Amino acid sequence: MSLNAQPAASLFINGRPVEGEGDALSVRYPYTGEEIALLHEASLDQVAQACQAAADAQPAWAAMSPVERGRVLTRAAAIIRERNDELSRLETLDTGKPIQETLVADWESGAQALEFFGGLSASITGQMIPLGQDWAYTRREPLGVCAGIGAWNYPSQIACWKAAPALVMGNAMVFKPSEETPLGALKLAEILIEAGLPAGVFNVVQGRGQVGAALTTDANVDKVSLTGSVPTGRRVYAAAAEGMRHVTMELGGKSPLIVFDDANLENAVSAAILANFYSSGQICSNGTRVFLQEGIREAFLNRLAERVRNVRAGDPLDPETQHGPIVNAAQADKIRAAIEAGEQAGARLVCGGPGEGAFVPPTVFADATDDMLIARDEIFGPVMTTLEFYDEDEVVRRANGTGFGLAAGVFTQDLTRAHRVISRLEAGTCWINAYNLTPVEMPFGGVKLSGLGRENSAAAIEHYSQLKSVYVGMGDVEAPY
Ligand SMILES: NC(=O)c1ccc[n+]([C@@H]2O[C@H](COP(=O)([O-])OP(=O)(O)OC[C@H]3O[C@@H](n4cnc5c(N)ncnc54)[C@H](O)[C@@H]3O)[C@@H](O)[C@H]2O)c1
Repeated sequence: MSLNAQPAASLFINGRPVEGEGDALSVRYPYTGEEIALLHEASLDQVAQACQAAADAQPAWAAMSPVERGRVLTRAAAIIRERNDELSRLETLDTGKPIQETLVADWESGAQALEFFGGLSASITGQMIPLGQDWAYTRREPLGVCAGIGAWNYPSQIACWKAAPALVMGNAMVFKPSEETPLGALKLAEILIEAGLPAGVFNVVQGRGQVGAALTTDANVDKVSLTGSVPTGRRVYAAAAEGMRHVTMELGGKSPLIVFDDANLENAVSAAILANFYSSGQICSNGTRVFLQEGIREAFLNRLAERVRNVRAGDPLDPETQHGPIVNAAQADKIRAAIEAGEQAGARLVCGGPGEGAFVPPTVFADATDDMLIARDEIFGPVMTTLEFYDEDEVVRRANGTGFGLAAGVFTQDLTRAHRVISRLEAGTCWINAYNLTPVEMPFGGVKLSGLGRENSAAAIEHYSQLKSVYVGMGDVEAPY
């Protein structure tokens, strides 16, 4: 079967495909390393053109009624669902993630965001504030042009999660996917046009960090929403600050998953698997520090090792495959270096290891301590670090002992303990007796170094709009002289 995934052109500006005038960008299928498309980055002029197209198109889009804007998004969601098979295959080629994942978790999650915000559109209102004779009201207005910058692990989902709330509020967007996974965003641009979005409202530019940097500081850009690592987040936030631009930062994590002695063992093991090995571990909210209370520790590790042994790794396009390759060789090397550091520091390898080529198997460490690299750094691969604990105060303190604050999970049958512990954890997105579920209805995002702003749910609306207050005088104006 041909793996050719060459798009009509590398960029999408003002409603049509445009070839990039910058450096070449080779797109490879992570499983075989084969080139599936050859794109070109946007030149800096083309970044400016895309932002200008967005600025020109935005006022008319914002002037449409909310229900009309919502309808475009809802139609786009329906088109995505009709083409889910074809889009999911492309997502698998772009990312290397197993087709059994991309069929249910990537474009489908994007469609849900478009559906959710499309439906919400017409019910977003301001406030009326009585002031006696006078009164005031508020209007929720668009920011203008929003820049979206994506990571490579969920490229199409990220594009939809950013585009849906931005567009529904009457903003225009210029989106730059990760240079590793540039294909899905181009499909989204085509689908939005087909669904009735006016030309110029959603544009795609391609490129590496310097294209992202040019986008962040373009004079037409009013907001930057980044999904990426903490170091990139620091740079983008600082660059955006110069123009007082709004930001949403969805950054990395090293999240704790705490399993108390009374937890349901099988469910806790299932959650730890979902929290570490789905998408070959390339998920920002992963619970990679699994704190096991001493009484459940041994049983948990035995059962986990037993279940992980059954994983089916292989060709991501095979529907039976559960574990795919790492996105590229550099990332696989980085993960292997972390595994080696874990072994050298004296942690016990329960299962897995460095693997070969593009594959790193699900890997579990035990007997780790908080100061080890495997317990401190985001590895962004299938590496779970388990740590033993004794009591609640201790585990809360240790779980919070990190600069990150994206997510956290607690497994216990004790209702009051579950809520008490969650309330003390420094994390933006938490789960009790579950992990890594991110429904569109629930706000998603981090605290501390993991970022600011929220995606999904009505909360995202606040991050893609600004409030105008209007005081209405109903009587005579009294001046002192
Ligand atoms: N919190 C979340 O929602 C979430 C989701 C997915 C991934 N992530 C995080 O993303 C990281 C992995 O993704 P990655 O390796 O693609 O991240 P990255 O930080 O290397 O790159 C992210 C994006 O930023 C761009 N970029 C790089 N330098 C830039 C600059 N100076 N100005 C503007 N843009 C720039 C890149 O081209 C890419 O599109 C992990 O840390 C992961 O935790 C977070």
